[in-house]
Amino acid sequence: MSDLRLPEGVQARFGETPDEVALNLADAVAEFLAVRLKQAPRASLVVSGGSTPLPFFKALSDKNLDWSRVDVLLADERWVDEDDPASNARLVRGNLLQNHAASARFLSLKQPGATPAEGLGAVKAELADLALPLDVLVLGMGNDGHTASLFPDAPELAHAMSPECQDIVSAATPASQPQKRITLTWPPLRDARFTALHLKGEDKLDTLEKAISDMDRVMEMPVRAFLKPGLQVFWSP
Ligand SMILES: O=C1O[C@H](COP(=O)(O)O)[C@@H](O)[C@H](O)[C@H]1O
Repeated sequence: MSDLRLPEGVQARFGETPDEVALNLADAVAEFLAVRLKQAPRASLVVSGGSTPLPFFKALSDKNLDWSRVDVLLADERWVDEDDPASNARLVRGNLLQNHAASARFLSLKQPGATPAEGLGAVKAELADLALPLDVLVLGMGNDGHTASLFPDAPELAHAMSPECQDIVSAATPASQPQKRITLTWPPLRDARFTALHLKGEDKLDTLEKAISDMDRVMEMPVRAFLKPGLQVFWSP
């Protein structure tokens, strides 16, 4: 592991194995959700797709919470049907919305429409009664510095990353990606009450180090925007 210096106020929750870190993250998320469920009628949980979150999803699904009052959604989604192996919703349904968590309400970012731009209105309608600020946000990161589907090469990035963006979701059509995508935008992601960045592998640590080395160039590595006080970074080899 490199001698990584995180920005001030960013907390390292590093562990020896992916399972250990997944359990620690599940504990932290469940604890936060339990507090919010005492304070509010509903709580929200935003998760990410990809390969990293699988053991976290399984651990969290076993937590004994009043899941019937939890709204679960993705930070981003590929614009594919749920029977497509690339669907993040499929991953969440099969691994997180199980056991105790089976009674959570899932709000899908994939709605009818040939493209995310076409389906945007339907996605906004799906999220219309979601309470803001979001409670828990668990992000991942790609080695190009994207998080959610805030890709450096997405033509929609300036809109989605604008602090004044009025839309909760944006289409994302980066040339680097095989599928068109939909993503939550910067304002709702920025304002989440609890944010974790969940990473696995030395390559992700190298990417994080690169991001930290030049924090001003946010549009080149959008994950930089999230490296702010309060963030907890969960990492394992
Ligand atoms: O494309 C995506 O990748 C990242 C990271 O994925 P991983 O396989 O390296 O864990 C993920 O955070 C993002 O939500 C997803 O759409």
